[in-house]
Amino acid sequence: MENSEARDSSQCVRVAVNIRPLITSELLIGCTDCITVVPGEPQVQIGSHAFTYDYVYGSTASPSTAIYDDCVAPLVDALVHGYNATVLAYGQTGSGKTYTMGTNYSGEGSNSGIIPKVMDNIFRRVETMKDSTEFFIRVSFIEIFKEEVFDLLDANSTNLNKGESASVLKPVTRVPIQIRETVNGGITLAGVTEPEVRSKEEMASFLSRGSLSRATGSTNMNSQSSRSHAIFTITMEQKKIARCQNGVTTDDVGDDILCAKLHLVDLAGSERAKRTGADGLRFKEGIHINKGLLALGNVISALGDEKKRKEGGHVPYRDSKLTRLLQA
Ligand SMILES: Nc1ncnc2c1ncn2[C@@H]1O[C@H](COP(=O)(O)OP(=O)(O)OP(=O)(O)O)[C@@H](O)[C@H]1O
Repeated sequence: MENSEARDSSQCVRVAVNIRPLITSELLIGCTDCITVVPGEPQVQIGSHAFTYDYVYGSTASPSTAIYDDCVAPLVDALVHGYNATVLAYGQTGSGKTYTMGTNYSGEGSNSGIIPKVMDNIFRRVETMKDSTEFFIRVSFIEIFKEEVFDLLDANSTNLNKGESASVLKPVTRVPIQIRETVNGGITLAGVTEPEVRSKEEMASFLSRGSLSRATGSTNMNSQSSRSHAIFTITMEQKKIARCQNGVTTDDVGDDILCAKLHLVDLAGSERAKRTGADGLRFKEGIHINKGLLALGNVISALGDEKKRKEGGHVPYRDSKLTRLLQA
């Protein structure tokens, strides 16, 4: 979801589908692919229904490795030019959202997943521009769990025991943070940890630290299911540096600061409660997850409707914490 009006409006929302391969546990119980790709088209077929997207990856379509180059690299480019953008991974539990986003990054040289590639790209750009531009880059990593916002980089938050019930193990010391509106209508999170990062390694250390604190639990369809929406936000501020020759400033660069945000969102699974065997606490988590996803769907529909957008139609950002946060 690109928030910039300056870019081509037809590019405002783009949807890509990634079909993951069957994993060992599925092959062992005899699962087979139920989705086919229409050759040469960004179209998939499920039974008698055909669905067309902007891009289709995996299975017999383009390789998944192309997702970053086609869909995300242009947004990193936009970030450097001062445009806000959001990448959302949406799908049912076990469909590969966390894997594709690289949200569970553990360091150790792993470069797979969208977020590690974004980090790599950003710092390569910074390196090439550093003589003419001063950069100030910050990150935050939060999760929305049962309509409450938690700071995954808060040093006081205790790590959860992966694979167990997030609801039971959610540390009582975790205090939700509040969404505030600034005087100029922007959205901020009161007291969120937002460290400055100067290298890819530093940014990666915050990603892996935050991912350890994320609420996960087990469903019938994924033994380690993310039960929250996780948002890793990169804020980039930049200012041109005046060049000097023989003690004389040759450029009039002014005081302008360019500021933009890239939100990288790994959504909680969009599954139906019946299929995941969810009951009790897990079922209640599912209700909150689906409410947030419904609000997100409504916002995307409003943004994707060119006519409404041009007429300044209402975008229902306020219907959930997820959509309120992505408004900024
Ligand atoms: N492209 C892929 N290639 C190989 N394995 C994959 C791929 N995508 C996902 N997987 C595997 O599928 C399983 C489920 O993936 P993942 O945890 O990313 O799903 P998810 O959509 O984030 O689920 P949830 O919503 O429950 O958190 C994992 O074991 C993961 O390693």
